Amino acid sequence: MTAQILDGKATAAAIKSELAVRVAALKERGIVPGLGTVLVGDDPGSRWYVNGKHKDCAEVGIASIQRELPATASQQDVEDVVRELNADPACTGYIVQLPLPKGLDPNPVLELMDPDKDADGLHPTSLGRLALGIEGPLPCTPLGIVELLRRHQVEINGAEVVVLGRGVTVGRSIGLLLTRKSENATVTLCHTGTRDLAYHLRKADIVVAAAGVPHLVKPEDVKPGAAVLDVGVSRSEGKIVGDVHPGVAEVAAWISPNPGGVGPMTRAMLLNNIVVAAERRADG
Ligand SMILES: Nc1nc2c(c(=O)[nH]1)N[C@@H](CN(C=O)c1ccc(C(=O)N[C@@H](CCC(=O)O)C(=O)O)cc1)CN2
Repeated sequence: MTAQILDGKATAAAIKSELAVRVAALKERGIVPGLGTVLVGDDPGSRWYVNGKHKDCAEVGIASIQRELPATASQQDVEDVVRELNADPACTGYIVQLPLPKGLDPNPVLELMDPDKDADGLHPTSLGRLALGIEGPLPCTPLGIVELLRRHQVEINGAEVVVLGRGVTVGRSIGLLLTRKSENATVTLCHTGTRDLAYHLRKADIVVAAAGVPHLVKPEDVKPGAAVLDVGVSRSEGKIVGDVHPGVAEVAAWISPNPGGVGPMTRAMLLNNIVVAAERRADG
């Protein structure tokens, strides 16, 4: 039997409709939520993602603040824009699109952000809050994955989850999210130093593949009935190639398409973080 689809596109559309109602309610109280983005350089993928974020904002009624810098921008230039957005009252929250061009260090930039305006949940304070179980903005892709599973009634409680990849936007933080009492999963983080990847994959009820290695997850390594989320983005002849081999759809019970799975959920969760921040501020 072929796996059922974890439809990120449709789920994100439903979430956006829900958020539009909450944005309208905020506006009735005189509050217009605003998302800022900082795009440095001319990577076409990053530009596409940032444009998508502003298109989403327009759809739900969130105001857009766009800041762009050339690939030649210095660390100081980027940090100046961050200071400007920290001080801008129209900006409820903002993101710095990652990765930054070579030669720029993202960590001091993230650290300089006002944690109360961290729309991505990637500020050290936000990640620290997540580790400590204190409320705060959550990283968009991990949150999107949890929401995608929940909305398709895939059991997370007690599940063995195997995550591939230790990048900060997904791999590093998703374990913190999934091992909270409310999610209650057991998480194994695999990476390039993992000796026997197949051993770990074979016992996973849920696989989150975010390694950026085309077709790393093979059908023979997936437990029948597992839920497999493909977060990897590699490109070949202009097309996305995910981390999950297409044959996995014949073994898994659930699979997220790529494109159309986790990506749209990442975008929806960014809007969610902005709306939550605006509501929190409005309620004091
Ligand atoms: N500051 C951040 N930088 C990056 C993040 C992030 O969460 N915060 N995540 C990724 C990029 N990303 C959002 O920024 C992102 C990736 C993919 C998608 C998406 O909708 N993808 C489409 C396919 C698009 C295509 O054809 O290329 C899909 O999956 O359907 C949205 C956002 C790294 N940087």
